[in-house]
Amino acid sequence: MPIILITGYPCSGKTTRANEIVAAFKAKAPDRKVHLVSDEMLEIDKSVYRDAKQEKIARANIMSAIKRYFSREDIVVVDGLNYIKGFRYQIFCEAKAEQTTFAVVHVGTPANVCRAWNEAVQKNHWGEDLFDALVFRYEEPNGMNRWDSPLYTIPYSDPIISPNEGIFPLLFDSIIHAKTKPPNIATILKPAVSIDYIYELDKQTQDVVKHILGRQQDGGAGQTVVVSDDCTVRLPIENVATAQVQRLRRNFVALNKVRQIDCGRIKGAFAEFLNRNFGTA
Ligand SMILES: Nc1ncnc2c1ncn2[C@@H]1O[C@H](COP(=O)(O)OP(=O)(O)OP(=O)(O)O)[C@@H](O)[C@H]1O
Repeated sequence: MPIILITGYPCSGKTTRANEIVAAFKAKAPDRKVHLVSDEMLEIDKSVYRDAKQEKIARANIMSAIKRYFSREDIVVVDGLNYIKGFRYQIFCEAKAEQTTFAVVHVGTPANVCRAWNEAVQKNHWGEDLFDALVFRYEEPNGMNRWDSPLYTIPYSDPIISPNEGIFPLLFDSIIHAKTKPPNIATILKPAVSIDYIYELDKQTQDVVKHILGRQQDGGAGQTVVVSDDCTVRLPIENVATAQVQRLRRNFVALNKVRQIDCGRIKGAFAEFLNRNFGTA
């Protein structure tokens, strides 16, 4: 019973990502059953997180629900805050005991974005005080810990999880191909990768893409786009399709999520990557 543990701040998009992961598994491995375990399904009210005793009971209910799906083949996606290290460790131990695979997916949405999304939720949102308390209590996963590994972080600005692109093929491999660790160390997120870094990676590469697309729109094919001192992109003679530029950006982000580069070098490294892919290096 491979287990995928989703974790993130309140209202960070965990359920949205959990549903995308379930859909991607169904698309890629239609013969496997995928079960979703969530607070909502177990009718765990948000108010339980105000009371340590009630919260403990809720965690026990989540654990029982996971165990209900024990089978060698079925995949269980555990959608919840899962913010306590000890609880993640407990679930990891269950996976170990069952000799099955395990992975943690961290929905890496910064707290201020979660807060804004929470304020926009009409029904069943987190009370402001509880939201702040949970963000404060949140124990961020650390891929160096066995129980948080392999760890995949999904930035909030990532597109819908697709079965064959970005992080999902790596997650799929570590879950389905019974690899307790992905084959290549470069595919595992380093623990030091923070939400801030991923945010920067995303923002700066988006900025470069914006410049490229803007220049192409102005008939700039074949020209050089100078985004900043160290970021010079040489465009091919033919316009590059927007989808292609975005695909390259996603590949670059996926690659550099796992091997952190200096934030001041992101644009330069992205330009080099694009020039190589455009054949204009
Ligand atoms: N990538 C996104 N971009 C914009 N809004 C989003 C995104 N992901 C989620 N949201 C919005 O944030 C709200 C919460 O989403 P979701 O239920 O997936 O989060 P959650 O982390 O599971 O929440 P909770 O902590 O309440 O269980 C929803 O209104 C959803 O539309």
